[in-house]
Amino acid sequence: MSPLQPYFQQCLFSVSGPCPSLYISVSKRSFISCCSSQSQTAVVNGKLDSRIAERDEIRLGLPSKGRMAADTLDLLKDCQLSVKQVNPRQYVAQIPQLSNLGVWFQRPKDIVRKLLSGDLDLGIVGLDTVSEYGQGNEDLIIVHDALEYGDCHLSLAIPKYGIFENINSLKELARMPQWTVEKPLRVATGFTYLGPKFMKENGLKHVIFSTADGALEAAPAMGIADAILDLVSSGTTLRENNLKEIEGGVVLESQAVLVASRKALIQRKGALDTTHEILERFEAHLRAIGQFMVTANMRGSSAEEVAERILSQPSLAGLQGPTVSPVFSKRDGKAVADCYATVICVPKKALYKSVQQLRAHPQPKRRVGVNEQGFHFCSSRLVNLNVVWCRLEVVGC
Ligand SMILES: Nc1ncnc2c1ncn2[C@@H]1O[C@H](COP(=O)(O)OP(=O)(O)OP(=O)(O)O)[C@@H](O)[C@H]1O
Ligand SMILES: O=P(O)(O)OC[C@H]1O[C@H](OP(=O)(O)OP(=O)(O)O)[C@H](O)[C@@H]1O
Ligand SMILES: [Mg+2]
Repeated sequence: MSPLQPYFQQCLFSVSGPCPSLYISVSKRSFISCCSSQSQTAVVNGKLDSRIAERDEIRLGLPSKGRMAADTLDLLKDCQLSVKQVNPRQYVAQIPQLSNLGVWFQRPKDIVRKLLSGDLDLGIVGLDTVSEYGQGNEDLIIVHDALEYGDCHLSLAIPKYGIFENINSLKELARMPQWTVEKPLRVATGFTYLGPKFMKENGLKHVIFSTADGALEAAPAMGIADAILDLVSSGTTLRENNLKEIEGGVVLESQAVLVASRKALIQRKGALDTTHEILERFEAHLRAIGQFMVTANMRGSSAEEVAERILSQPSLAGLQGPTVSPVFSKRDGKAVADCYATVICVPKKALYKSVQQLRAHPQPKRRVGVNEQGFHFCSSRLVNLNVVWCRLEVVGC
């Protein structure tokens, strides 16, 4: 029996009558079959049965090119997961820190398709791509839904001019008398799954979609479409083509996500642990972005007294910490703690204010014999698991 046989049976079963030259699309598996009474040919994207492919390697799919590619490598690098790619045209690579993982560079939509077919176990792509090509398949699990790059939204846009001049919402668009069975609203999009689904969910009945690979914003001016459904980030392309977004017209907010095959996580040895490790590194890095550690050497009679002074400051009290540890110096031949290193964690936007507040902090009366010391500040951006210190400013010390 040919390995394709189960699929042919499934396809033939699902249509009635003879099929002299028949195309059947099983969309979730991106499977196209063409058969005739004389010959059988098939184009199959991925595996042919539901068992998980036998291999020791866990496979991570990364965008091979396009706007997600460089940012994805940057994120991994920031998480100390450096992808060793010999040259940009080589589609397989390794991450030395994850010995059982192989990296495969693929186009974003193919990453999703290959997750579904079992040829990849993990992938990083935009949520829009997962939603469009995953089509709600329950095998896809979003492991991390906000990797904080690739931000954009999928949105319906219409011309600013002509019959649309006073149309500013999806409801108004739906109510326009122009759209009938004979003359539906024509929408150009690359999102042929999400587009019709969105229109149906929003009660727009008379809609027809056309598709193209790019430069969709030209379609209304060319007379090919009335509206477009495409990704928007800066909004420049819409503006430059005299198009506008409308209220209620956003289909999806998107950014880069880490997505996994549920089957692989459950069945493939080591997949769950590796995913966990990647996830933890991402989390550590993303949480640390924008967080600064501020160290101030402060005078005080004890660590508790210094901590109480810091915590008594309302705007510092909400911050994490402080960690207070004694700083020793030699006095009369003895090691004496005469100031305390105080560490607090502050969000980037509060950094300047926090440093100002620490500087303005009332100092206890200096004791005789104590060195003349003021504050000593450092600030560090918490870069993932490693803390890289950089000195912000030094006052005194
Ligand atoms: N302004 C934008 N336009 C398109 N994609 C964007 C934008 N901003 C962020 N993105 C993200 O980048 C992804 C597109 O990347 P890229 O262009 O490499 O994809 P692609 O699948 O190779 O596209 P194509 O097949 O059209 O060449 C989108 O899926 C989306 O998640
Ligand atoms: O809101 P903006 O920042 O202007 O970005 C949106 C545009 O970017 C993408 O196109 P892309 O640059 O990939 O070109 P294409 O349409 O030819 O694929 C997208 O399809 C929009 O056209
Ligand atoms: Mg475009």
